[in-house]
Amino acid sequence: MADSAQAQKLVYLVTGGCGFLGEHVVRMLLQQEPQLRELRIFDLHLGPWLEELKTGPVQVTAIQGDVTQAHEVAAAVAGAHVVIHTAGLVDVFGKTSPETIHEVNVQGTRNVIEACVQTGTRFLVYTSSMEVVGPNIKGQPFYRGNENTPYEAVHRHPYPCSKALAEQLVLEANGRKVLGGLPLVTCALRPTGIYGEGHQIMRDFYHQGLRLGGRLFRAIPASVEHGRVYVGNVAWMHVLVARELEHRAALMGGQVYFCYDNSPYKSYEDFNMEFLGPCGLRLVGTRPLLPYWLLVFLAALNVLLQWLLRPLLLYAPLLNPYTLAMANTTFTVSTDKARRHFGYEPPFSWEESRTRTIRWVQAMEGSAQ
Ligand SMILES: NC(=O)c1ccc[n+]([C@@H]2O[C@H](COP(=O)([O-])OP(=O)(O)OC[C@H]3O[C@@H](n4cnc5c(N)ncnc54)[C@H](O)[C@@H]3O)[C@@H](O)[C@H]2O)c1
Ligand SMILES: CC(C)CCC[C@@H](C)[C@H]1CC[C@H]2[C@@H]3[C@H](O)C=C4C[C@@H](O)CC[C@]4(C)[C@H]3CC[C@]12C
Repeated sequence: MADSAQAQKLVYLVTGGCGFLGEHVVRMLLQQEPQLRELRIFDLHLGPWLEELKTGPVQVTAIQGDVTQAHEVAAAVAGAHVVIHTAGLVDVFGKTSPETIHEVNVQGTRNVIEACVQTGTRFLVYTSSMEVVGPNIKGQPFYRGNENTPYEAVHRHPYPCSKALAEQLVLEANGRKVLGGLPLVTCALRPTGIYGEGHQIMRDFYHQGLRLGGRLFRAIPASVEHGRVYVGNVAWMHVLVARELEHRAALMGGQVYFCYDNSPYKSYEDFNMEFLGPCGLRLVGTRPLLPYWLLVFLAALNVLLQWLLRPLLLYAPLLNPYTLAMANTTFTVSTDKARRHFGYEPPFSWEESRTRTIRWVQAMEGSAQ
């Protein structure tokens, strides 16, 4: 982002820095951003692992805060050169209300933008999602598409709706004058389904498999391809974008980029088996064991049960109409826009991403015993 005269001069803020992706971004920044002087980590829940980071050469400042609280965000942003906004409520299982999802993902993002404008921060990188595009409510496939592929992006679920609105706010904010009169430069990264160390849904599938005696039962046809990307590569793309935004503001400002790497195109379940298989789980069936109409029925039943049980407990199974539609719709990206615009190459090969993820699942197994 700056020449060597500016070594160790920069202050970065990572919102959601204690989440699955956020932790990888934080660790990647500390390893790969030599110009970093201070790294602020802003999250609703701070992780104990932050303590170990505080002994290094970069000043690590942990800030417990809520993105929905404008004053807390403004205080954290003041004096930062770059904001990487990963904080968000990722909920497609009905754990939180649509209002809360909107409040965190949309109003939270608005607060981050306004804080940049008011305090003079010029560079904002937003973690969007492939779901801003699709799969859409019609279940139309998006096959190896890129950022310009036409697709009817129509959503009803609160999570993709909130990500789409927030992304729009970020892109529209590009060029706004911040305190001091210089323009804000923003861009949005759209990861597909992220996997890797710390991935909660992978953990859930693993434990479900253990409960079922080491088996998982195929629910989705193997022919449905689902886009996946390794968390380390997503983190690196964030670090690179943050670094390059100043030099390439005219090219990158207001742009969206899918996050991609060389992970293979596979169905959601077959992809998971790349990691769960070597950890002793087996996917039963070459075809879905239950007919699709029955899955649709069970998904609808889960919605009803969730509603009935809500006064007593939170029932939020993996299967619901939305997750079924997502898993059952081909959505894969094939693009080189990030390489062309800012020289992105995924630092982790598929083999390394796979090995790292398997080691993480195996360690989980060890800790469970
Ligand atoms: N996981 C994926 O497959 C995926 C794919 C595409 C995009 N994304 C996006 O990446 C970002 C990170 O997702 P993740 O998978 O790491 O989720 P995560 O839940 O692990 O991390 C989100 C972090 O945000 C924090 N947070 C939530 N509400 C907050 C609030 N009100 N104030 C401050 N912090 C708050 C959480 O505490 C958490 O640490 C999200 O914006 C998500 O939409 C995720
Ligand atoms: C038939 C069921 C048992 C299978 C359920 C799988 C389901 C839980 C999976 C399938 C696809 C997954 C989503 C996809 O990888 C992309 C994203 C985008 C991201 O922004 C948030 C996570 C999310 C929604 C994944 C959630 C889990 C899904 C729906």
